[in-house]
Amino acid sequence: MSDDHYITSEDPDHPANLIPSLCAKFWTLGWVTGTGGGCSIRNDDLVYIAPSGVQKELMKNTDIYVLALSKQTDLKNRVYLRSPPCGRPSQCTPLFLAAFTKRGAGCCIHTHSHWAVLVTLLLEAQGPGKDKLFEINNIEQIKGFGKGFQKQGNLGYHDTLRIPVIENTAHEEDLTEFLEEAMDQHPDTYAVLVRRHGVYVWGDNVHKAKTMCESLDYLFQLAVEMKQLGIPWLSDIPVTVPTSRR
Ligand SMILES: CSCCC(=O)C(=O)COP(=O)(O)O
Ligand SMILES: [Zn+2]
Repeated sequence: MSDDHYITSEDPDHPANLIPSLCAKFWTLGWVTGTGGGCSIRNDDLVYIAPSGVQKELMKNTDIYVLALSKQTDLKNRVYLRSPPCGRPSQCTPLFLAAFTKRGAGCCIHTHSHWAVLVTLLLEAQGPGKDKLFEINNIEQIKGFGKGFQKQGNLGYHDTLRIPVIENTAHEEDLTEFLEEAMDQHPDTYAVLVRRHGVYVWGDNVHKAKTMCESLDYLFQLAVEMKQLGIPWLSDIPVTVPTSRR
């Protein structure tokens, strides 16, 4: 029996349709250019994954891999329920799986956004000890982030958003242990920056992962432009709530 039923649906929100349509949008933002970056969606115990090294904006549902997720799923124990006739699954697969298994995420997005890369370079230029964490506060868009793993609600205007940074490795898969380490050290983070490479962002569902990825990219761009203007990312504006005028 053909395994195409895993990826065949008229529903545009079916993961096998959504991954190609999202990646086509992400390509217009420069997030998945030149085959880099991508996106994976989990639906219960099924994980939908793009192929490796393909133009992500041109993918079709028939290109999508489907992986069965279980407690045993790791690098060596992956059971593919559907594989396209040629190629191999994304090199980002173990990193996507880390977001699904360690954080129960429903979607993980990996971008090669210029703004993400530039932020890691600006942090690197600050020297050792100051290069492992991106921190920003007192910017409205911070409200676009959840408070953290298994916590209700979003960050507030005066909260500080912190995104850990890991060093790049020769092979994408080799990033996995460092991504997992960053998740352990920063249990509430929804994203990890990869120096000179990009960013991984996850969320409970596609909507949350996509909007947090958009908010982050906005903040990364803003941060780069603030730096150019000599404005610090962290400010100590006092927490005063103006009384409403009636
Ligand atoms: C020019 S892309 C290099 C590989 C990479 O960083 C990436 O995100 C894409 O991996 P994939 O295997 O999904 O093509
Ligand atoms: Zn990458």
